[in-house]
Amino acid sequence: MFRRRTGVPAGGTEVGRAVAALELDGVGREYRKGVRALDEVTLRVPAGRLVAVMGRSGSGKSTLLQCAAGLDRPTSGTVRIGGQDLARLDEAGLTRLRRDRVGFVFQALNLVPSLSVLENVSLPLLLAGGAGDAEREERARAALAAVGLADRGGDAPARLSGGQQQRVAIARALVTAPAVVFADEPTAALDPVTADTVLALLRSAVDEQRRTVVMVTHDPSAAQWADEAVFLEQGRVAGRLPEPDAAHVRDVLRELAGLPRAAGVVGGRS
Ligand SMILES: Nc1ncnc2c1ncn2[C@@H]1O[C@H](COP(=O)(O)OP(=O)(O)OP(=O)(O)O)[C@@H](O)[C@H]1O
Repeated sequence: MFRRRTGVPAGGTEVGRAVAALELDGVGREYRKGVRALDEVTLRVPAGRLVAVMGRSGSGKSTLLQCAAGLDRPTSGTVRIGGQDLARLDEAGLTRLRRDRVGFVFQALNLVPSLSVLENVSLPLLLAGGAGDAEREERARAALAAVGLADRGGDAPARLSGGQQQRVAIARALVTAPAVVFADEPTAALDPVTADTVLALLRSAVDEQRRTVVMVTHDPSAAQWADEAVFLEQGRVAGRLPEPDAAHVRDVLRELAGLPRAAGVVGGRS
């Protein structure tokens, strides 16, 4: 059972001029002339929110994540993280931004096998520089404790289960206190119970540390942990569902597949 969302209600921080954690404005990505993986995507994610990005295979979810995280450059439109326009950064600046202000949790775990669990978690702090050995270790230990793995710091990642490794990946993504954490199918390889523990960790990072998480998922149960589900279809935002529940999410996905329209989808465009 998923824990009740306690994040800011939809639109709750939209007032005034508060800088959004993530802002996409008319973002397009054309891989080949005339073939748009993303088409005029506009999305504003205030701090302290968990957003699920959903849609059929090929609808543009990964492309959106790559462009939003500064891993790929859009061919049109603007992406801002914490108010910083990514297009104004050169490659070195983008690398710094990804290192210092963005966290990643990917399905392919990307833990470094030759490093211990604790070393994996402290790696982003080492790369960022600035923190001494003792501070790095203290912060990495705190991040590991927050995901319930305080006693596994000395292990090699391979000695942990898939779910435990994903929790290490979450600790590593959060250790630098990033503006936005991008998660690409973070629970795809996990059983439902383990998936829930991983999603609960992302949820508590949002609720308790006011982190912002943008998560791509195919799974309606995973989307239940989000404050909002954003649906893509052919590279466009085809609908948005605040406080998504699994049954309603399934309805919207069916509708996008050409089956009868579900009620309650707001902000859609055809
Ligand atoms: N490097 C690339 N070169 C050319 N076309 C690409 C490239 N990457 C993605 N595409 C195309 O862009 C569109 C969107 O792809 P994307 O991977 O973003 O979809 P997705 O929603 O993440 O799909 P899935 O759920 O299957 O991972 C697809 O039509 C895909 O074929």
